[in-house]
Amino acid sequence: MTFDMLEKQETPHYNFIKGHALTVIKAPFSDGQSKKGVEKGPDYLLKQGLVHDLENLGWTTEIVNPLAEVTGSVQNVTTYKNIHNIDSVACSTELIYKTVRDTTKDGRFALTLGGDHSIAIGTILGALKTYPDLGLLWIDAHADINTLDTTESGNIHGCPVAFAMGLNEVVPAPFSWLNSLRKLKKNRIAYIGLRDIDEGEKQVLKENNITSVFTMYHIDRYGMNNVIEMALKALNKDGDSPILCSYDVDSVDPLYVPATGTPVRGGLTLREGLFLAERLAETGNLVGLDIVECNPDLATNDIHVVDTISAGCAVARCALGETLF
Ligand SMILES: NC(=[NH2+])NCCC[C@H](N)C(=O)O
Ligand SMILES: [Mn+2]
Ligand SMILES: [Mn+2]
Repeated sequence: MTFDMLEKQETPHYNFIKGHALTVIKAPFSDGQSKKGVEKGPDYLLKQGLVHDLENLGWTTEIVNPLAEVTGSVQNVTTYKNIHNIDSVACSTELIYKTVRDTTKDGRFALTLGGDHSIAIGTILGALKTYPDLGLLWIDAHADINTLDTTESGNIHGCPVAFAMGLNEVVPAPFSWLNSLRKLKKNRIAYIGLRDIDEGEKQVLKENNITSVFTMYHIDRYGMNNVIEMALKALNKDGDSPILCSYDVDSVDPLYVPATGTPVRGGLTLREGLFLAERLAETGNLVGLDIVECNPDLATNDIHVVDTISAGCAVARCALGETLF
């Protein structure tokens, strides 16, 4: 290999974004699962200097917190089977939906910092409202496609994809805000990094003919680079539709990202996780990114906190145009 065989890494350009502007949407929310601390994610990521780093990459930034008024004030009274916190998840995801919708409608990049992964109900439907042909890239150890009838844990952070696709047979009243909205089509999602899929989820994936599911097996079999290309192709035959990436940090191996609520060993290396983000930036089609499930309270020591938070920040920087060279 000679030097002229290396492709030049261009500074990424964002085709759908006006004026290199982004909104950091804080989503300090933890009711989609049972472990406290994940609501601290946004402040930890910001304390690490994320905004400063993004401004150095040329972004004009603003920070909003759509949950500021409601955090802790919503009473959970609605019941459906084993599902936890229906009212507070419904209320917060509606607020996040509106913020992501308005941010993307303005031509700004939506960088949403969770919180647990239930917040993606809002980010997906918000981005989809602005971009009807949106493709969703779901980076995770988990498929998060349980319906309210298949979930064993009752935690809505395991259900956001089913909500966004309209797969729930019964939609509890607090979620009625999403009834009139366009849902994500079954062929507009690609998964990368999965290694812990519930039996019920396997059924849901099969029944709905969702086939762009790249597990750790596929990454080992074909290599990360090929898997990313296959996933992008699946979402984007002509390479010109907008992409939302919902990035659960538990996709990366707990060796690198230990402070997360549902760690699963045998995951992406940190470099694979960052390479994916770099490649997404290179497509020019990214319109939004969620970074979710950083939970500093689950670290057993300070190094675990730093490892986890700096991995989350690095994913965001790579997706937003940081190149090595
Ligand atoms: N966003 C996540 N970390 N999700 C983990 C989900 C785990 C399990 N499949 C459940 O539904 O409870
Ligand atoms: Mn996960
Ligand atoms: Mn997840």
